[in-house]
Amino acid sequence: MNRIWDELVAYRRAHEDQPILALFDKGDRVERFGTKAGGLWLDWSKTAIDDKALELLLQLADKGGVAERREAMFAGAHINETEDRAVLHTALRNLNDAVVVDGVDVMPGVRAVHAAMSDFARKVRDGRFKGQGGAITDVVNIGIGGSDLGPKMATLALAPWHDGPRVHFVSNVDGADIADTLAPLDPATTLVIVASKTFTTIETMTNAETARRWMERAIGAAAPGQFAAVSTALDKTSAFGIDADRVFGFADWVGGRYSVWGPIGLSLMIAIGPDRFDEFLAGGAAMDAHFRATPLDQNLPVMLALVGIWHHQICGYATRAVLPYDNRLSRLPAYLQQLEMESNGKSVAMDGTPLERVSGPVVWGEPGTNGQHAFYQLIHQGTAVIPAEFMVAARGHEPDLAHQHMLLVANCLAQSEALMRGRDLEQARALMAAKGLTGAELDRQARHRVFPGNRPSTTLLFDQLTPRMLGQIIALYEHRVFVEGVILGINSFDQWGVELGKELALKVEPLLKGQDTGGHDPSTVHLAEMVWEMRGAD
Ligand SMILES: O=P(O)(O)OC[C@H]1O[C@H](O)[C@H](O)[C@@H](O)[C@@H]1O
Repeated sequence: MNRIWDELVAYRRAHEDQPILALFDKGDRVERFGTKAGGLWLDWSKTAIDDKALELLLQLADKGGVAERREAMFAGAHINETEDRAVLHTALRNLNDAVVVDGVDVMPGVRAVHAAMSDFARKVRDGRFKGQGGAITDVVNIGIGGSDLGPKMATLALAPWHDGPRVHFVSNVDGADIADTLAPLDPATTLVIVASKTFTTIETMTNAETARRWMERAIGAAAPGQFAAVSTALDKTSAFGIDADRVFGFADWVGGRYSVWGPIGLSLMIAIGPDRFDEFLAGGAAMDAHFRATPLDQNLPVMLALVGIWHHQICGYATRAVLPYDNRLSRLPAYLQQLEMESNGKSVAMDGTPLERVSGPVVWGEPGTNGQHAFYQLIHQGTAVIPAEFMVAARGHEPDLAHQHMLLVANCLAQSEALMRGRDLEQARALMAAKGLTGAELDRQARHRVFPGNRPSTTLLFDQLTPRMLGQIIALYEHRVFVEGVILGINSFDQWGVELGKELALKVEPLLKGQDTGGHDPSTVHLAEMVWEMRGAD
């Protein structure tokens, strides 16, 4: 492996000045440096990857054991070694095949929970399940991290199919979140879903208690009847007072950030209905089948991962912008931040030794075209190179507004072209001359209008954002993260780094009440004292 890494780095260094545009001189680049699967087309031709770089990247995937590890994951092996768990979110979206974990077929259990949540979702949607005030008008999902980002992102994305009750999401421990969410709602027609894999997360449990008090004030002892729970910790859900018939469980081999496909997706299922939810699952399953059976060089998640490795580990670009040209994918960057940064933001390899390469990049982004009028300036003319990941659907959902959709697509394609082409000094000078400038002023103004170009991007193009397509896209990104993790030798399925914040918050809380329990640095003690003073007597 080290030889391949070294060769890649040396090759990149030797070809750093090669313009991406020149790579198109070989006529068939567009076909060969693109990958398709299930109605998705990933164009990665606007990157500096050429034949030699591709050959070396594919060797990384091959020698890095991607194919073996992939099979181990699907087969239910304990590939999450630090938690000694299988990794089987894929089992939630392929309800037909048997999946054996530790000698037991887990699928009868998965199917039973899927049937129960579908049944419950139908009853909520058609009014057979009622609140004290009648049919449910509003659903509040209380969860955080993976128990929030997935269903929230997908509910927004699939708004054209949202024909169930209104769905709201509360995640932040900041009381403003739940206060603003509950304020306009009628507790007598609201269903609260407490979504937490562990059922111990402080934000979620605090908000759940707040919601329970809010509902009790309105409907008294009937309040628990309007709560449902989604968790792996069934003992804790019953201690909270939620009836077993409204508790939907899942196993520890579903990671939080991979959990939207199962009961954590209940709020989404209520919004769009079980049939559309099953189409979402079918999309994920189709991407699984592609990922599992397709040779590495034509494999969509593998190629997306290799482009990612090329940009971050080989070229050294620190961040990656995810730029969906789809307003309904506005929460996708946040969703991918958890998926990618919590999975591959690690410093040690699976065996505990320090990583030999940098781990995952910072992932960030906003939908286009909004970002164009904000941060694209830096992507075009800043000194840091930021690989951009564009995505866009050929068709929108508003037939009357097809002309707006065409404008959206045109902007997306234009941005990737402009990033690659840039504008050199001669062109900038010609522009200024056409405006009538001359001499030193022409020179000065022209320099500000130069775009370096040669900035890499990928474009993920698909027909339309349907439930099935969203399922394919999310599974594509999950497997991309997996492949990158395998090549880097990372365990992508634990998240020990999150634990520290949880522990420290508990230790700092007493400081805010004026009790110094010791062990804090002077800055933290001082800030806490100031909070204590500013709060006054309340
Ligand atoms: O679903 P929960 O157990 O409440 O966990 C919610 C989230 O919090 C944790 O801190 C983890 O970092 C996330 O991976 C998880 O999704």
